[in-house]
Amino acid sequence: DWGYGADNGPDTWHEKFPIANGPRQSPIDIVTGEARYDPELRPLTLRYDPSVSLDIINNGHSVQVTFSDDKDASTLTGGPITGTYRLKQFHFHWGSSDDKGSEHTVDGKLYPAELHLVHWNTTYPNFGEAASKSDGLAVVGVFLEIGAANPQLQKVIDVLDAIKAKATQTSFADFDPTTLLPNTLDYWTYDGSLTTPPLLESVTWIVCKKSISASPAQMEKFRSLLFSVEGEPECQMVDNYRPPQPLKGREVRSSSK
Ligand SMILES: NS(=O)(=O)c1ccc(O)c(NC(=O)NCCCCO)c1
Ligand SMILES: [Zn+2]
Repeated sequence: DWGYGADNGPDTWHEKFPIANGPRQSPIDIVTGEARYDPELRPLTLRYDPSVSLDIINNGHSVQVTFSDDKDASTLTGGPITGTYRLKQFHFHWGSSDDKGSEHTVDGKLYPAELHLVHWNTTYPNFGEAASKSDGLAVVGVFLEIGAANPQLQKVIDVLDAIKAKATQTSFADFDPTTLLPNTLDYWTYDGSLTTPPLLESVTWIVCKKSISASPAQMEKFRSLLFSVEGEPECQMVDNYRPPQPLKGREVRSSSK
């Protein structure tokens, strides 16, 4: 199965998922000087209802908080998208040290981690159907920077001991992902893909310009998770990020000057 190791990592994914070399792959390096300010881009509207947060899972690739998405309870509207997209899950990517870990980079700068809030277009019946459409998904990316401990992030970190190994999960109710967003929602946007197999080219990426903080100790807690299942030799869950992919002529737009 695919992963982030030498034998199953990003450089091998094209063998089973040839779209890995497609025209709109993610992540990318965001060259800020080449992003075009588009005055027609609207502000992001994120309306999240904490009562629909369900559980938190170690799926062997990341730690993921899932939401009940059978109603328009937690939605993304505005920004570069038309219509209403429903929040399905959020997860993180991080490094083995603070000098790497994000998937998107900004003028070549890597951040220690990146949060992805995954939404699907409600013109389609469900996430799976939406994931195969060119306008099916919208993912909001937020960079984590090393700084003060983040009390909201701590709520996620406090349960990581319960989901140390792959394929473990625990309930995670009443969590409001709004608390993980930066206080200003200026963003860059471009057409891209899932950053893990099946690498489907169905994502409108919305990458926030402002980051949120995480302390060194909080980052170490993410690094205590495992790619491996209980009872197997322990394999630390670190460096679960795909490096930037070729832009192939795509435009990156900016919501602010
Ligand atoms: N990183 S991303 O672009 O925001 C992203 C958003 C939503 C996704 O569904 C995936 N990929 C995915 O689910 N792959 C199937 C097996 C994973 C283990 O469950 C990646
Ligand atoms: Zn992701």
